[in-house]
Amino acid sequence: MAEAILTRLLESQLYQANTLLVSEPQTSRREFLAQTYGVNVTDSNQETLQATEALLLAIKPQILDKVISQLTLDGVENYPLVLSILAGTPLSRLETAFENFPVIRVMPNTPATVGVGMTAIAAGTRVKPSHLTLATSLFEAVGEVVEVPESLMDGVTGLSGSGPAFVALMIEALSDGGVASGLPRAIANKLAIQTVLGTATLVKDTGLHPGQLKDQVTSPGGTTIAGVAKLEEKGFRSAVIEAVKAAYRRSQDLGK
Ligand SMILES: NC(=O)C1=CN([C@@H]2O[C@H](COP(=O)(O)OP(=O)(O)OC[C@H]3O[C@@H](n4cnc5c(N)ncnc54)[C@H](OP(=O)(O)O)[C@@H]3O)[C@@H](O)[C@H]2O)C=CC1
Ligand SMILES: O=C(O)[C@@H]1CCC=N1
Repeated sequence: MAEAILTRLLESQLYQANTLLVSEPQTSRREFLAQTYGVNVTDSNQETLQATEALLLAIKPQILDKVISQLTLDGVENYPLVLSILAGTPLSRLETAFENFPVIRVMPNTPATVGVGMTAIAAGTRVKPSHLTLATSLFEAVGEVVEVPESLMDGVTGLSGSGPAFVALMIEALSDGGVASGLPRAIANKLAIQTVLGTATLVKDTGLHPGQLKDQVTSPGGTTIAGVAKLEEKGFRSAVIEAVKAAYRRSQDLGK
């Protein structure tokens, strides 16, 4: 996820590569990042505390305690904005760990890689308007940004954070259905991708309720209603709702 954000920040020219420092434990990955993007690299998380503007925390939530225990906050003079993309991890825990640092909890998603991400941000108690402006401009470089109260962040994680995986399954299943109906795989993939992309664009650009769009596609006694009836029989909508709720609950659990 951090690499996706990094590539877009560079492409959008929001930051020059030589002004960025990436902390990465693996030598081969460090070399790759330095050679590919021209960024500065280090194997010391401690060095990142010297950031002048912002510090993006993009480790797994499960190793947060270990990483924090290895940091020494004594002697830090400048307090850059900490942007945490860790699923589930509450602001209170981050603010305790990063004493005196302003902290914003962020939930981006992988479409950020191609500039069409959806990011939600929730401000901590030490955050000033200038920090929010910075976080917004940073994540607007990778897509759209919405500010929410922290209480909504686990729900955001279940929907837009994890959602790309659910939509990818939908695309794969659509393609499989096409292949089962006799289409060559390459054509089925192309049709499935463009149908999902086109439908999302149509809903977004027209402001149509998704149900209204569904009604427009379903001719009486036609093909679409036959498919919709099968989706209902198989519990499609219920399965998607339960998937988002399961991801939401998992995000809550990660925060405990
Ligand atoms: N994937 C997604 O769609 C999203 C992920 N997130 C959040 O982003 C975070 C990262 O997830 P994701 O990118 O999927 O996972 P990755 O495993 O790809 O990224 C974790 C990164 O942390 C590095 N790392 C491991 N140990 C340390 C350490 N001790 N110090 C510094 N860096 C370390 C890893 O390096 P190495 O590879 O060398 O081990 C790797 O680059 C998670 O908190 C997740 O909740 C948020 C939104 C969406
Ligand atoms: O699966 C995860 O835990 C991360 C958070 C949101 C998307 N991926």
